[in-house]
Amino acid sequence: MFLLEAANVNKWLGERLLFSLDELKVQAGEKIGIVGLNGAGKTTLLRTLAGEEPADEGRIVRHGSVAWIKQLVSDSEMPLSGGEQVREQIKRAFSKQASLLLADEPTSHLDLAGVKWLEKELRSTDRAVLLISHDRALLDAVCGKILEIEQGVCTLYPGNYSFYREEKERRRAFAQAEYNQYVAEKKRLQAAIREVKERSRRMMKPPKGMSVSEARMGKDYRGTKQGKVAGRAKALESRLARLEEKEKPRELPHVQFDASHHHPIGSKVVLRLEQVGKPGLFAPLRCAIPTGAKVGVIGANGAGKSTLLQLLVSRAPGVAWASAAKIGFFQQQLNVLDERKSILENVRISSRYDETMIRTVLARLLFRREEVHKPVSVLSGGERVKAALAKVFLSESNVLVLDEPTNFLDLFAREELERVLKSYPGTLLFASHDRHLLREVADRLIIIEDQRAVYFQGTFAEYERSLTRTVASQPQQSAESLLRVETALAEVLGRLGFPLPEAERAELERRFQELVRERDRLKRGK
Ligand SMILES: Nc1ncnc2c1ncn2[C@@H]1O[C@H](COP(=O)(O)OP(=O)(O)OP(=O)(O)O)[C@@H](O)[C@H]1O
Repeated sequence: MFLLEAANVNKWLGERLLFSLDELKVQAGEKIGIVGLNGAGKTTLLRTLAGEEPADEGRIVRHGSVAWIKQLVSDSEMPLSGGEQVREQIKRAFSKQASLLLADEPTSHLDLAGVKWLEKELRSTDRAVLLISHDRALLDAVCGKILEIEQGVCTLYPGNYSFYREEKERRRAFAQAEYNQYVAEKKRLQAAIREVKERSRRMMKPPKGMSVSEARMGKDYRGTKQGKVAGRAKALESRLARLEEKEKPRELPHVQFDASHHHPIGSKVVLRLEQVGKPGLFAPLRCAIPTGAKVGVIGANGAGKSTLLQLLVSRAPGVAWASAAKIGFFQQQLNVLDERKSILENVRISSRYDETMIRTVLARLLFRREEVHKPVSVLSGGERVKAALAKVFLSESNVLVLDEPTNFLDLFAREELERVLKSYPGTLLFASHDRHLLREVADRLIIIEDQRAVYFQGTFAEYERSLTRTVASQPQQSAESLLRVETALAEVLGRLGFPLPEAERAELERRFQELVRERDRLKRGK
């Protein structure tokens, strides 16, 4: 028996068909990933399947109970970090006696160890799982099927995420080839028709130098010949009319962030910390951060990353910013946004740019025309993040302080944000668990670990290398070190599964070999 059966389900948002699902049957123990761009309708689909929202058309039958891990907007009033709150939610969901587990981006806020733990739980549970995620490695490890929502259409792919990507690319290439062939054939027929018609027209003209009587005599002959040519033109025209029309495969709209509006700071050092710490979390830190630095703040869930950023932004004792520094702060709680106000109003309040400029920036984030008037309260998780980032980027800041900015963003939006932050001309401090972002953007790190905050003047890759070296030099390796290397190994492997530029692939393969050697050494206890 199926735990869930859905047939011909349609959901509308006013004029917009949010999604159309022909059929979905979920068997006991089955794990299905749900993917799509921010705002595609994934959460709404899950809520509709769970019976929390009505479908406009179609049939949904559920057998058995449902447990949820919902998208978390972290609560600053709680004494727990975002990641700790997510862990609590996951534990609660698993403790329920439910045959179907619905999880909506459960890895947001989690550190690597947390993601690994969740992956293990999801793989080993005998419950059926519907999992919305932008985490490719997790989808690959957990799901046997992928349900994609794209431009309102739900398509089920019978394989894991890698299968889905390959199959999708194959279908896209096929559709593109079909379309190219259609365009070429259409052009060929049109050119042939033009040529035949031209020939027919020329035929009726008597050749130059022919007398009127000669021309008259030849008219019958030419007329017959011209009739044949006209017939040929007609045949070509009817072939053109019968040519099966192929639609141009649609390019997916991608977001574009814009963080270039800012006033430079003259001084060499933008931020000095004189013994800034938090009792119970991390010991005082002393450092000077140069203007233009891109500082990644890393550490496990609950280590104190958000707390450190709060201390900096609130100019706590010991924190000295350059006088020209203007800080734009993006927080996990997204409390820069007023829920009741529209996206446009929210951005306009803190920006000195005019409405046209703001609308242009919002349109690049795919909030087009009337959409800018949507109240924040109806936005999807990823859309909220985009709106909050737009607000911060369009304020008059020259220092960005971002707390986990890639949470809830789809893969394309993540890559785009990465590109923009990399080329951001101002100073950037950002807390993140996103290793790709850290590798690409950070040129310095603040590492919070073992109740200490350490300023590391190197890139994330250099930090990772230093870690493996330290690990290798210790004779007695802890289980934690082994876990760290194994996690790094899994992550490298995951990335190697995707198409990569050659240089990056070579670097990853080198790193993979290095990590394998480390792991083996650790296992041997040498
Ligand atoms: N009352 C409403 N009025 C207008 N639009 C709405 C309303 N409620 C939801 N939406 C829109 O429906 C779309 C789908 O939202 P949903 O939360 O299902 O997206 P999602 O695919 O889960 O996105 P994300 O990946 O960002 O979490 C979004 O564009 C959202 O703004």
